[in-house]
Amino acid sequence: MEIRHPMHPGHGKVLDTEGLRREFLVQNLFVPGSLKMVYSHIDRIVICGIMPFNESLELKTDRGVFGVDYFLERRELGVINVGGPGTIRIDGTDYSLDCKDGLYAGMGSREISFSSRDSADPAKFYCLSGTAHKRYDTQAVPRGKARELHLGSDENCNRRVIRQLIHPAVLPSCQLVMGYTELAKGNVWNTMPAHTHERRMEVYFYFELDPDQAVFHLMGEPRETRHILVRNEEAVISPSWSIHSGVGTGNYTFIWGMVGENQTFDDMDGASMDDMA
Ligand SMILES: O=C[C@H](O)[C@@H](O)CC(=O)C(=O)O
Ligand SMILES: [Zn+2]
Repeated sequence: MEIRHPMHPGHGKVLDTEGLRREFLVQNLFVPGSLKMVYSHIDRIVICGIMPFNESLELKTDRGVFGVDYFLERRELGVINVGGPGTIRIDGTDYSLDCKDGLYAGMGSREISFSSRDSADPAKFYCLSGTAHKRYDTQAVPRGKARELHLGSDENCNRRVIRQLIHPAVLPSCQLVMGYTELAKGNVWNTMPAHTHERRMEVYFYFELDPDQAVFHLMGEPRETRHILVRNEEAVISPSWSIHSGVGTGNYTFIWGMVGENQTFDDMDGASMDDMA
């Protein structure tokens, strides 16, 4: 498991390309037959990429790091499948997830394993986990159950649909709010006008991006913007002081997920063009 540390915004200003990528970019999440885990000390979020191949993969804890007997002893988990059809077995119950279906697993779930239905088209489970204080019911969140928001316009190249899968309007969770944003064909901008939210951190995971294309993900304090060039199936960690926005050289989809003080999706601190530099 890889561990990432928080950063003061003053330090963020002086990093070069390599430094920004080392601290904030998460690559190689999906390796056939592997479970990859990145533990960020920003709000203790865990980012996980699970790509089962011929055998199922179990989500285990690392006792030396987390100090508990099983991974969800004091945590909750959100999953969105970005690959072929797959199954998640939680304490003996199977949940089937097609591409872009989700699942919420509550605190106290003990045995969690992931498998692909067909190794010729393996599942890719993208997961976020935050700390939890209470058990809420484990449930599948098929794509159709998500709450939809329509934002942007073709004129501004940012017409997109936000699908909230783990959100208080859909199901209860302790901290985690998670879903994905699909850009309409020919649209390339996400989350512009940009925002921060002092009270929550956020992680973006880009997918459905052609391998020949890239997203210039924008980060930094609103008056100190930087970019990270992101390829398909890579994630960027966003501290609460950082904007998180991007423009692609082609169409893409991205999973966003937040943890922090509250679950009020709309209470962003907007950064207008006049606020940015
Ligand atoms: O705080 C909310 C998050 O940044 C995203 O949900 C925004 C987003 O998906 C978008 O504007 O496309
Ligand atoms: Zn945000």
